[in-house]
Amino acid sequence: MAEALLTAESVSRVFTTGAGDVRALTDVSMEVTAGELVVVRGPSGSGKTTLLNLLGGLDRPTGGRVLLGDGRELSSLPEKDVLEVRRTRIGYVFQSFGLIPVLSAAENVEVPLRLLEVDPAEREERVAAALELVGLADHVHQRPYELSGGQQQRVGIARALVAEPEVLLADEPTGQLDSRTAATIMELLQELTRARGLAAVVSTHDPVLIQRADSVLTLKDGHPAA
Ligand SMILES: Nc1ncnc2c1ncn2[C@@H]1O[C@H](COP(=O)(O)OP(=O)(O)OP(=O)(O)O)[C@@H](O)[C@H]1O
Repeated sequence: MAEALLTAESVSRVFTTGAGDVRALTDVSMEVTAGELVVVRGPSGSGKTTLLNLLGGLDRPTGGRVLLGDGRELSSLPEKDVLEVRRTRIGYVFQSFGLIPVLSAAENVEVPLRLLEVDPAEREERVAAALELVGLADHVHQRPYELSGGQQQRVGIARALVAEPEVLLADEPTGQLDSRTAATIMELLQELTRARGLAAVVSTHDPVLIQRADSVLTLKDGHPAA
């Protein structure tokens, strides 16, 4: 059987607030292997973002654990190691694209490589390849406001993949797109997952997009549901 690149074992997340405890996620288990696209679905407030944040090392569970492909427990690594994992092994795609408005498409995609201190010649090559991969070779110099929503999300995907992560996490990546553009972005995510052997976890509300999934995790009130 294929090895999981990311595993959640019975993870729970309770937020403590002034108004009392919020059980955002309770006992959720899942895994994702290379080349597999897992869709997490569920209504608003069901815990999708909370789960993706735990899988991506952006937050820590209050119960259970998150394991990396090499067996390390992401959820209990020291913060500096989590940062290293986030920069090198995981690519993130956001609903609102998360692009820096004053930078061109190419400069946005370059940001993760600058953080990794990749030398300029190699950065240029890898940025061009990543933009080509998402079909934006002709738009490298445009700023986000000069691009359509679908093109902006393609830049977001190129940025997520430029450091060649093994895991791709996308939280409602099509949430701000019309249905036709959403379908093409989801198709692109599926193609890239297969072609590059990524372990991908994508959250969505949209039942149409679920057709692209290799497996589906449904959440309801923070619990796994049928
Ligand atoms: N930092 C926080 N503090 C307190 N409660 C939180 C926090 N983050 C999330 N929650 C609560 O946890 C529950 C799950 O939220 P989450 O954002 O994971 O849902 P979601 O399925 O991603 O929703 P949406 O589809 O609207 O983005 C909600 O009840 C939310 O209000």
